Amino acid sequence: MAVTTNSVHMCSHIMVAKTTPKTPSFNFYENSVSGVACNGRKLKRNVFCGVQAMVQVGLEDSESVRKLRVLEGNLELDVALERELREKGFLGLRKTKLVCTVGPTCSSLEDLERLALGGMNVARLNMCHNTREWHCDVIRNIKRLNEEKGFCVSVMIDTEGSQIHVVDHGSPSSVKVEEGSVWLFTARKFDGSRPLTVQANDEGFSEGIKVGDELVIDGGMACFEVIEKIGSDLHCRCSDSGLFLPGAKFSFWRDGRLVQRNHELPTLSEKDWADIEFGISEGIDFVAMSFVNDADSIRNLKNYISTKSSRPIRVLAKIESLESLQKLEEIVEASDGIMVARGDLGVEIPLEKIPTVQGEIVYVCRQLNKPVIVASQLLESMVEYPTPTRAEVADVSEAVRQYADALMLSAESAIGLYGHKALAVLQMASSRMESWSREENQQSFLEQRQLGVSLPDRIAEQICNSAVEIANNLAVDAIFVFTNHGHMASLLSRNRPNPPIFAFTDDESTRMALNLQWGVTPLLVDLLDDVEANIKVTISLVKSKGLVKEGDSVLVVSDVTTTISTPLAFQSIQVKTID
Ligand SMILES: Nc1ncnc2c1ncn2[C@@H]1O[C@H](COP(=O)(O)OP(=O)(O)OP(=O)(O)O)[C@@H](O)[C@H]1O
Ligand SMILES: CC(=O)C(=O)O
Ligand SMILES: [K+]
Ligand SMILES: [Mg+2]
Repeated sequence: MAVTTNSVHMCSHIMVAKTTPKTPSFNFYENSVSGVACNGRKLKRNVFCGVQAMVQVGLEDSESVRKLRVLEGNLELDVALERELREKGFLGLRKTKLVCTVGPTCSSLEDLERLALGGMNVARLNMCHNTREWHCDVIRNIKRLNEEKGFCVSVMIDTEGSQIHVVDHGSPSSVKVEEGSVWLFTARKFDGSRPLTVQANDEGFSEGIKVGDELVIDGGMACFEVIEKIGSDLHCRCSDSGLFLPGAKFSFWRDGRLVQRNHELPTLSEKDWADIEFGISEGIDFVAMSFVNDADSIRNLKNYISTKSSRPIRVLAKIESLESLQKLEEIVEASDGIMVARGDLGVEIPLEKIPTVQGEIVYVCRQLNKPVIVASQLLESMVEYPTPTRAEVADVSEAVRQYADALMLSAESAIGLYGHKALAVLQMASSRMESWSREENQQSFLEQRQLGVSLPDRIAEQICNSAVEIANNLAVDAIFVFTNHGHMASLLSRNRPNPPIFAFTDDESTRMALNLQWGVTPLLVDLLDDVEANIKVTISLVKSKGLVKEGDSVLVVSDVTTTISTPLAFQSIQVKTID
């Protein structure tokens, strides 16, 4: 262990050096602790204190010095965010990300721009609906807004997937089901609507189903008892009256448990593969995979994408079946993120379990460092009305309090008339809950739930955990992170720090992927191999935009690895006061 002091900067360093098997030279783990007492208070102006943890593999050469060049003012910052930053300041920046499903009522360039200005971070296209041409136009409109108007909105396609549901015959939007009425459920095709008859989309829909089983529509819209089975046809008596909506989903229950069936439907149908192909060619950022039941399907898709697309596309697993819940950890581990698809999940698990299951999924995602979206019916009443119910606002706030990375609008934005208002409600409710949580954390600082050291890259994980603790204690204005693939940025986000995280990357797909991570503002810049130069350049760029001013302090974390000729991996933390 070596201890050095640096009188100019008034900071002390603790260094741990060890040799690596790769090279005869040193591996440094350097830690320095500030001598400045500023716990919980703002840093004093002109004080520089540094904590560095650095891993050095190999020898330094002049390459990084040669590459050091002056950058022009090419900082790409989302215009909506820039506006929010000017209005609310660093601490007021919303941390929870917002996903909007794009549908007929918000697909024009003007509507999309309005959503982007309203804080949409990711646009979701549900491939269940509409034509590929329609989706193509939407994607191109979003790319146009990004390129021409300076937004940073990522694109997600959501696969149709295969699930047993009622075939929609274009009949009225809902059909009433009276208690005691007897209905035929069949896979046989018929034209138009027939009274008391329901067509299922798959022949295997009644496989393994017995007389006496309960048939539940859409998680409780109506309930039936199976009274007769002839071939694959089921005769069912309505035991709890209700409604059939178009495309209703059904589930079978026996002795209070879901009857799980290994029907032959693949997770990705031929149409899904074609949609993914289309998405790759249009340069999408995320694929959300519907009805994932195991980690293999995620790994297959990721492998496929890596052979087909030169640009990484993140694969999100939608948790919407009992089976996916039973294999939650392996699915989370295999995926690049998760969507809690509460709509379909509510068909397979009792509704009263949804809040706790949601909490568990969010928790597991955070432990395993994967972004998580809470989706479906957040503000359902706003499909029709310009104001949400109080209960909906409470639901949104609970998801924010659980520290989900993102919230999602479905029909509210896709077919509702008040999509932009619904987005504003998410924006306001999440900002409010975030600041409340921050105050709550401040008061119970020491009791804060600690994240375990559990990830494979323990050095980076430790550095980020410490960095966030320092950032919160020093009440710095912002955290800057230099990152090639977003790893350190996501590890910082995982700690849900008080200050916003500005992630500087030179990789466009990393930038778009980070759009889904709590508290991260991703920025595209040319990164240099020289950490000090990156700090200097980005601070001056951000300063030139008037976003930081003299006396502000930023904590800087870096995981930028230098070129192969100089295999130098720096993972460092520094705190800088703007002068
Ligand atoms: N591109 C679109 N074109 C037409 N209608 C759409 C489109 N996208 C969504 N909708 C409408 O909005 C409603 C809600 O959309 P969403 O895609 O979230 O459905 P969902 O049933 O929650 O998702 P999933 O099918 O993945 O389970 C849909 O029922 C559909 O009526
Ligand atoms: C979003 C989605 O797929 C669901 O809630 O079912
Ligand atoms: K879908
Ligand atoms: Mg679904």
